[in-house]
Amino acid sequence: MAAVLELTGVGKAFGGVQAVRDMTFSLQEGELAGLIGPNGAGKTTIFNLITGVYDVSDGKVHFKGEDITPLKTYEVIRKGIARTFQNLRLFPTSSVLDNVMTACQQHHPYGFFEACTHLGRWGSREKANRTHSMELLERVGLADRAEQAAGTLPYGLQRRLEIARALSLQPELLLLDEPAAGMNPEEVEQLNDLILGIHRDFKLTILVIEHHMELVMAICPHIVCMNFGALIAEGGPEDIQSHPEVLKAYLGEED
Ligand SMILES: Nc1ncnc2c1ncn2[C@@H]1O[C@H](COP(=O)(O)OP(=O)(O)OP(=O)(O)O)[C@@H](O)[C@H]1O
Repeated sequence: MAAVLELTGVGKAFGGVQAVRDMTFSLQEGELAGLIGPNGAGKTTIFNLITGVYDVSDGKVHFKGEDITPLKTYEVIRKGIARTFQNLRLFPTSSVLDNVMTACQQHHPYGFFEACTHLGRWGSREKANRTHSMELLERVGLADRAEQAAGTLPYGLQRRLEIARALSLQPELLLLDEPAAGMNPEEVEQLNDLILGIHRDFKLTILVIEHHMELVMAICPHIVCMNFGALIAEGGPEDIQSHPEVLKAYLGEED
């Protein structure tokens, strides 16, 4: 199997704060992996480094064998990497459908003239975008909410909408940043099923940051654990749950 994502010695300093240091790990094609660690461990920074939101201070990021370290965010998206955000980034007053269609349009743009005049590629692309967006809403269980303003959806459904938006970019690698944040146990269980279903149906590689350990342990055969910016353990759920460094990171120093 080929490595889809490969981080080699990746580091990031913000002034005097070394947020990430010497992170090396890789994901094979089709993996569903978890990235865990206590608050402030550097998990979201890893996503921001992969997606070009932050410049990498040290090391390299490769995607499907290509060095994407210097790429800007829009270039990384075009390569086939999409993400969701810990703090939702929806357009709250736009409809659920428009939120997905806007992301689709960014990926398959038509010119300004075509958009103003509704000529050229506009009509066919708009129709295809609408159909594709509705299919994605169906897939995440939001088709019946398509016309509702995104900001009026319950929190758990807004997180599902973010996933639909990321999928509309037709990624090969999907990065999910705390998709279960703010969800109740029943919603977390439904999210488990959704992530597993998406992983299977879209043949994606997925890396998920999550504080809900039961979610990560239930769905991720490969888990990367970090603390204070560095990798402290990597392996399957059983290895991670019993790893002394992981226990120390989560439970503190007491014996
Ligand atoms: N833009 C920034 N400027 C300065 N420091 C930053 C910046 N982004 C992150 N940091 C610092 O980097 C460290 C890692 O933060 P990060 O958000 O990546 O952690 P995290 O593991 O995602 O935490 P959480 O689980 O609480 O979301 C923290 O000390 C944070 O304060």
